Amino acid sequence: MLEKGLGIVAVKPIPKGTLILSEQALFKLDASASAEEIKDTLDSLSREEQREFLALTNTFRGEMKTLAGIFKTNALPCVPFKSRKKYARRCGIFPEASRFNHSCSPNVNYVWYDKQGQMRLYALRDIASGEELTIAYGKPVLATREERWKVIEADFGFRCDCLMCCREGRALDESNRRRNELRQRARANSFIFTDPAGGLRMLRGAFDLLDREGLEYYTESFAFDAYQLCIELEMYEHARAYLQQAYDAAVVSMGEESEQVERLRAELEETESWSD
Ligand SMILES: C[S@@+](CC[C@H](N)C(=O)[O-])C[C@H]1O[C@@H](n2cnc3c(N)ncnc32)[C@H](O)[C@@H]1O
Repeated sequence: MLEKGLGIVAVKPIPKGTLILSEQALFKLDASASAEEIKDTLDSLSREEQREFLALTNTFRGEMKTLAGIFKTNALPCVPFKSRKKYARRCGIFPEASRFNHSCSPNVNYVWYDKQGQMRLYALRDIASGEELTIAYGKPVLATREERWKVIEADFGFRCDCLMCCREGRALDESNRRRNELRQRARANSFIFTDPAGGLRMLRGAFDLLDREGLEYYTESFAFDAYQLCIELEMYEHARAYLQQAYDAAVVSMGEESEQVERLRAELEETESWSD
């Protein structure tokens, strides 16, 4: 892990859905905060908190002032799920969560709990002892390795060296093909009014592709799309099953108390009144 600097490694097996970390931000600012704004904020913190911030890594050394470089390297979005307008660019610095490295097949998801003022991290799948714990900066990009490298370099200033990006030859070609397919299938819901049956067909094989690419992060949204397409097709029994799948995936990736799980739970309760 030397090239990536420090990182977090599991010291025991972690079952899928485990809450790994729950942490308050040292501070939160808009993603475009200037070095001066960061300095003013740091001045209002305790010595210990300042030390924690200054101990974090800086990928933009030489390109930016130190404080701005540390902020840009480590800031995580503190935006409630699906309410992206309010505080759309608000970011936080976290002594521990900011130490997680990026992967294009992350085994951990981070979710901002607004009411509690906490960043919570959940295991997306069973994780073995000794495995590195990784998140996706932004969200995993459904694209080939070359395309991902461009996006990650532009947005985060480094060349991704995750296990998925280290694939070569046939393994890389197959991964690129699966991700291209997933990118297309992620558009299935746009066919809801023109060709819902076609949209649903696109999603049927998608869950296997997600598993094979280590992209459990998307299970909830793909299953929710399938649910909506089934409703359009008046396939209510299937709709309910896909909604249950979306709910189960959201519990794993975002936790029981998350706003998204509450939304899906309310929707599931509503399906109970459907007459078959
Ligand atoms: C938020 S920090 C993560 C913790 C950091 N490794 C440390 O030592 O504190 C982000 C930085 O870690 C490195 N990094 C994270 N994920 C990486 C990856 N998949 N490939 C290469 N470098 C990575 C990059 O330098 C990136 O700017």
